[in-house]
Amino acid sequence: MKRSEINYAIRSALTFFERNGWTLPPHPAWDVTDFGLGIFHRQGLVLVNLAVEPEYCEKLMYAWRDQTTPAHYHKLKKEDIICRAGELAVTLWGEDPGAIQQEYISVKINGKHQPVKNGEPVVLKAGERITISPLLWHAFHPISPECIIGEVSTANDDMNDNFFWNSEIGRFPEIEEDEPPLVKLLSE
Ligand SMILES: O=C[C@@H](O)[C@@H](O)[C@H](O)CO
Repeated sequence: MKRSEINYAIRSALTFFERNGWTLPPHPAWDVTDFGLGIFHRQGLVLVNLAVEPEYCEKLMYAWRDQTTPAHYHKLKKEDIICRAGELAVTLWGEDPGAIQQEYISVKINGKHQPVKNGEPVVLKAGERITISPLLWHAFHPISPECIIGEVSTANDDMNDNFFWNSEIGRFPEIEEDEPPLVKLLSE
């Protein structure tokens, strides 16, 4: 992806974070990705790693309407995905998204187990959260113009613990330098 797209996404995230009262720590750890697909507005995500410890991790994320984080699962990480501002559609699959077998799966939403239609989006409003256990396939995209998404999890390992359904995906972007960087990303 182009450096100008990364800079624009970071500026947009900063403005929306500020408008919603989210103050970033000094020297934020930015992670902006198009998942290696080169269609950032369709498939992409802006992340800030707020806390990264061997036992736990907290992230703050930002995306535009319909900008999707594609279907993936983690073998080790358990995470809560939290809608912090805007509205977020989260789709869950109990098994390979290309070979759905069961109609409903049981998922914890706002701390309570609920039946959820396998492969169909659940809409989270600001303040709501969904708990994603290891091996549960998930994808998400905002349905509001902009969205702040929180993540609180067990240990995070983006190099080795993201398994995407689309085998063409790479977790970190290739960057084309078409303007000076606003910040250094954590993948650099
Ligand atoms: O579901 C999203 C999260 O697990 C992110 O933290 C991850 O980096 C996406 O690849």
